[in-house]
Amino acid sequence: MTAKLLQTLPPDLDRHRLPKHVAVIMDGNGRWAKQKGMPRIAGHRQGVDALKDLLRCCKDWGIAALTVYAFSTENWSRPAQEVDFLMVLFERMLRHELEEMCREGVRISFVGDLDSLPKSLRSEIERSQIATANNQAIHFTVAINYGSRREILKVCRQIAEAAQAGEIKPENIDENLFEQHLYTAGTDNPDLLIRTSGEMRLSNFLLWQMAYTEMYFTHTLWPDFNRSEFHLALIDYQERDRRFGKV
Ligand SMILES: CC(C)=CCC/C(C)=C/CC/C(C)=C/COP(=O)(O)OP(=O)(O)O
Ligand SMILES: C=C(C)CCOP(=O)(O)OP(=O)(O)O
Ligand SMILES: [Mg+2]
Repeated sequence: MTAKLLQTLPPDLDRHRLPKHVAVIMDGNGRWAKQKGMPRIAGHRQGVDALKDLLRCCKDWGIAALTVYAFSTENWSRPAQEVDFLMVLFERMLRHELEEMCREGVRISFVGDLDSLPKSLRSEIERSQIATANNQAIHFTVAINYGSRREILKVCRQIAEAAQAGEIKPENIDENLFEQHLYTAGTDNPDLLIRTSGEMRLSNFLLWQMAYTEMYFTHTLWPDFNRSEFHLALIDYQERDRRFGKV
């Protein structure tokens, strides 16, 4: 009964004022593990369960898109053992969850510099993107080896090359053209960003895309983030007045 109730949108939320696209910085896995006297990687493992539950919840509650930050361009500076574990964890999650994502109508996409990821992970990424390309229930985007500055530089380089080749004129470079070159081309910008673990920064995540995103910060560590926490974030979001510079 309780499980059934949790599947439906809580009555204090207005379904017409839900964010269409939620972005999440899943932070605090290492601290969660440390608090429990476990190695950091145990926090990442537990973080997968929190993510699976949030994805299901977004789908149940009618949120069209979820984007999560799984690995930044700066995260390569962590100990090799942790980096290697994360790469294997991503690959394993994709392999294990693909069938269910297909069944649930999840379309999965990846953003980031994917070329420099391990080959076996790249092939799981490709396989899951192709297998879910026509799914409609929710668009789930995972940022791996993602850095917003790198993304913006890539756009500049591509546009400069096109200008040099005479394909576009500098005066025709506008926001629309710029967005077409981002990893996130074709996806609406996030309405709500959630960052767990008490840190209040963007850490190089979706800098262009989040110009007008509402931000919600919680001290909860990512592995402890659940539907009740998400519910609180949505209540907070629904109280915001999004003015976009107007009065
Ligand atoms: C396939 C897929 C998307 C799997 C998801 C697995 C997952 C939750 C990855 C997040 C990894 C990460 C660097 C989290 C940040 O916590 P932290 O390590 O920075 O923790 P800390 O700030 O406490 O040190
Ligand atoms: C959640 C991910 C994948 C990256 C941001 O968290 P970090 O833990 O790497 O960010 P900083 O605290 O170093 O800014
Ligand atoms: Mg962290």
